Amino acid sequence: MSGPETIGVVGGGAWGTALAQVAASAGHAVTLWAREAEVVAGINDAHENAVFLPGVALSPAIRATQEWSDLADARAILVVTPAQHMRGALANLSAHQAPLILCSKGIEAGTLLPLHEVARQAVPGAPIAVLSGPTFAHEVAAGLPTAVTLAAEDAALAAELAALIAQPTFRPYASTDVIGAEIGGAVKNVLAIACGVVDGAGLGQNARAALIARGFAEMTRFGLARGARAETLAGLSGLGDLVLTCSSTSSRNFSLGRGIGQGTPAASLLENRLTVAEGAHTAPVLREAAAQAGVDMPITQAVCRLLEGAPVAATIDALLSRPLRSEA
Ligand SMILES: NC(=O)C1=CN([C@@H]2O[C@H](COP(=O)(O)OP(=O)(O)OC[C@H]3O[C@@H](n4cnc5c(N)ncnc54)[C@H](O)[C@@H]3O)[C@@H](O)[C@H]2O)C=CC1
Ligand SMILES: O=C(CO)COP(=O)(O)O
Repeated sequence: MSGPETIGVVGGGAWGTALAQVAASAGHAVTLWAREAEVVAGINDAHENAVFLPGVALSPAIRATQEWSDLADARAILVVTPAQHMRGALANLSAHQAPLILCSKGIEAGTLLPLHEVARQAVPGAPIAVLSGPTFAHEVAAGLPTAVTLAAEDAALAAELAALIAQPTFRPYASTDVIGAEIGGAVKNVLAIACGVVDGAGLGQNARAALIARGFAEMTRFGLARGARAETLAGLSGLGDLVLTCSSTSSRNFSLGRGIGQGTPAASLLENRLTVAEGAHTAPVLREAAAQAGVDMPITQAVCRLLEGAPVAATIDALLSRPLRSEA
């Protein structure tokens, strides 16, 4: 199972490109579907994705395409579109039966569905897995040590897919908690925006640590209400990714929050973005999903208000002046 196979990748952003590099390093031929013609040309002609992952020399085993039919013989397909575009992309693969490994982080707007349920509806014949964890694309592409959760309901499939893409510096840990792996990755992006705001507004490192801890409590309440396991939320795809994303300007979500905290209106930071800050899309969806599940998520609500243009100081004051409560 870990011998050479053709691996498909859908999405030629930074993360899809870095994962293509991982699969190529594992000895596989890789077919990467990208939306932008210049990304396809750059990968095939210069072995570089100068648009989304500049400066990384890509393996010649990665072939980019804009033809969906080129994914027909893939042994497994890594799906790495922005979350809100996953259903549209998967409509082009509706008859596929090869396993889909979902690597995006978010919750679908409108339906409030986690992405594995979106994929199940869009590609009914394909087994579904989720790959999530603390993974800045540029570090993975540089071959720096990284560990992820790889979850599928079928434990044997999770183990098989983990073996298919594993590298000494890219260690997937198999799990059967699909919803748990997804919720950590979706929620931490919203909390990373909040941590960026704290940093940008100069509120100090005590405040950031408090936000990470209370944010994790928020993630756990929501996750448990949606059927996640506590140990998954405390693992790589939950707490691990939360800590990474809440502590570095390498995070697009943290940087977005930092800009808001420094006083730049969210709307202007989000206008004409080339790269995706998923937390900005997830926040209002998460607020709605939490309300539906009867879960209190005050940090998520505050991030939503900031994204809607509320003043930073007043939003922080409102968060800090809530009635005192017990920690548990
Ligand atoms: N970059 C990273 O370090 C990591 C990203 N992810 C997740 O991977 C997913 C993809 O993110 P990145 O690869 O970083 O993207 P990116 O920010 O590098 O690139 C933007 C991507 O969005 C696509 N896109 C833009 N408009 C679109 C449209 N209208 N329809 C379909 N696609 C469109 C572009 O083709 C491109 O692939 C996100 O859910 C992100 O949270 C997960 C782990 C790490
Ligand atoms: O998901 C990520 C790291 O695990 C990437 O974080 P950002 O999308 O905030 O850059």
